[in-house]
Amino acid sequence: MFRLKGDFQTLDTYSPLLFDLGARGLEERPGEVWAYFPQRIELPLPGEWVELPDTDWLEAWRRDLKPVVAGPFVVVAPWHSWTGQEKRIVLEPGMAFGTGHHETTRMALEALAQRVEPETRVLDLGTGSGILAIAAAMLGAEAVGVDVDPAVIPLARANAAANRVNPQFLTGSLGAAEGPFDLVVANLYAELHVHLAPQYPSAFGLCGVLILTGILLQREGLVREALEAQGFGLLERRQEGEWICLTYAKKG
Ligand SMILES: C[S@@+](CC[C@H](N)C(=O)[O-])C[C@H]1O[C@@H](n2cnc3c(N)ncnc32)[C@H](O)[C@@H]1O
Repeated sequence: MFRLKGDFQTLDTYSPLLFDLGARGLEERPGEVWAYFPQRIELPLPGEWVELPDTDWLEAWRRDLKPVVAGPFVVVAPWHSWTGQEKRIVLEPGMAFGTGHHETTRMALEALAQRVEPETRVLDLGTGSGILAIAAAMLGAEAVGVDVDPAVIPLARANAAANRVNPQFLTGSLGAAEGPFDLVVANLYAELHVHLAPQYPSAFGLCGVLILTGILLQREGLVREALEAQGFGLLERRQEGEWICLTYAKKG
């Protein structure tokens, strides 16, 4: 386990990186956050490694993991039971980013549910666990998930199969999937959205919807400026804690 000083709020910027580097879960303790890793790795972060007996934390983590409701969906682990009306997305947690426990994933699920209709062509850019492509497919979309990390693609495919939907998953970035798309959803980070802004219009035909998240409140201005410069009009803004999700329309 890797122990960092701070709390979930002060360490929020690190959480995507910790998951990207293989963390299986984060837990807040008084004055610190514990990041559980299956083994020690080089971490570019201030903190220290503490050895824990395997079974203790794995058992505690599984026990404490709660289903997450986001819009019409509930994200559950295979061992959870759920009797609500929500559409169940079953994911084996901890294998890739995208368990629904992060604010950005939840906001993206809510935004997707408002915009996806049967046969909408959806691109999930930075698919991770595949959660957003899976959710879009459950709403009837023709979904494609892409990710620059080839290791997540088989995990996303396995998650989709467990949910009996069949989005296409490809290694790569914006250019990897053949468009045009009606909707693009991307849970990345502010600077990457700014970098990709000139390329976003090419994913669409005449018009479309772009849902961007992974944006910290203090960097929101950068993203809005870059997207407005490309002719996107803001339709909706969501905020959960320090995290922002922006829904744009590409004007025809
Ligand atoms: C924060 S995770 C999002 C996972 C999931 N879509 C969610 O919303 O929970 C970001 C993912 O984007 C991928 N990624 C990073 N840069 C990318 C890029 N330029 N193009 C495509 N994928 C990228 C990472 O490998 C990672 O799996």
